[in-house]
Amino acid sequence: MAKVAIVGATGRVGQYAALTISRIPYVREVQLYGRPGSEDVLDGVARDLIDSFAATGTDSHVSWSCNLEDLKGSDIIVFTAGVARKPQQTRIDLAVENARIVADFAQKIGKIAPDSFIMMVTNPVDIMTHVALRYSGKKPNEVFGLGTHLDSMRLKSSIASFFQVHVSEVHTRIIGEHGDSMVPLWSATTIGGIQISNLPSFAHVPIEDIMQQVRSAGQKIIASKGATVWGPGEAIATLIRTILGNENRILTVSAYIKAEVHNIGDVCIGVPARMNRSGVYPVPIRIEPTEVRNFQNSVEKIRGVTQEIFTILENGE
Ligand SMILES: NC(=O)c1ccc[n+]([C@@H]2O[C@H](COP(=O)([O-])OP(=O)(O)OC[C@H]3O[C@@H](n4cnc5c(N)ncnc54)[C@H](O)[C@@H]3O)[C@@H](O)[C@H]2O)c1
Ligand SMILES: O=C(O)C[C@H](O)C(=O)O
Repeated sequence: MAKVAIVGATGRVGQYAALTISRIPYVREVQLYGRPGSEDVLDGVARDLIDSFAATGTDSHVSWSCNLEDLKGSDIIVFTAGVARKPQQTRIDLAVENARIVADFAQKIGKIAPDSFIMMVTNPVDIMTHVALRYSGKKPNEVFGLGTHLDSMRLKSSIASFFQVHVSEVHTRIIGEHGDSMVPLWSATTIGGIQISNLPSFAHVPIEDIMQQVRSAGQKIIASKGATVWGPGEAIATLIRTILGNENRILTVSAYIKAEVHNIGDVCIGVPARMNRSGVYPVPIRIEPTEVRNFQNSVEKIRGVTQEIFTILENGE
């Protein structure tokens, strides 16, 4: 039975993640961490959460703290702290401000909870995953981010709706940046086990429209209701359940790759990874030439910004 801590637990994603995580059978304790000064809110979040347990039969223990030392003994630390984008901003616009927050916490978490996994949610998530990896001193298989798993979920729903099939019949993946340069893998998309391009109706799929919807999904939701919450909250729980349940599922997360995709690497970015109790392991893959080119572009974009951010952090600018 595991302890899962949430850093940023007073925020919108952090609060909903607390609910979804509390329902995972392998979770013994959900710990809500907030900055000093947020005690009242944390206490309220904990009480509200516990109120839901009688209805769902959940028996996780809920604790809260403003003392980072209390994260000691966590199996997974979910990081949702930082600024969120406004409708006109890109996720990359948040990089400098959030990198400072992530670097500071990661350094401390590396010492306080040396055996925990870090799951990054804060945007731009690929870059923040790399910042957490570097500043925590953890191993690459111990730090991962909610990258294109959420985009893959969105694409899956759109395909299921177009073909009027249950979502469980659709397998698909988006790799690359959790952002504009994301790359859909049509070569890895199946419906009812059939490769999608082998279905005659594939010719009528409005691929560009669908991808435009997926790319802009977060921004549209933020413009209308202020934040994306339930999609990310459920995705977070899926990834945590996969690790704690030692499920060996292959999910698309932001992880450090050396050369697993056509020898492209040295970056944290969305890739298919096997996930189990020992961590996150990117799966070596071969994809279509156009997909390789698009992935390479995405990697170069993320690697470039990551390097700029490391320089800013190192120079203390
Ligand atoms: N990867 C994804 O798919 C995904 C999905 C949704 C949201 N996000 C990202 O998650 C983050 C949180 O989103 P939200 O909507 O919950 O935002 P929010 O504003 O509701 O919550 C932010 C949280 O961060 C804390 N925080 C802010 N600045 C801090 C600091 N300097 N030190 C410590 N804590 C600090 C706040 O107290 C709060 O708990 C954003 O960066 C957002 O872009 C990522
Ligand atoms: O779009 C955002 O800024 C939030 C998140 O990354 C999302 O995709 O829902």
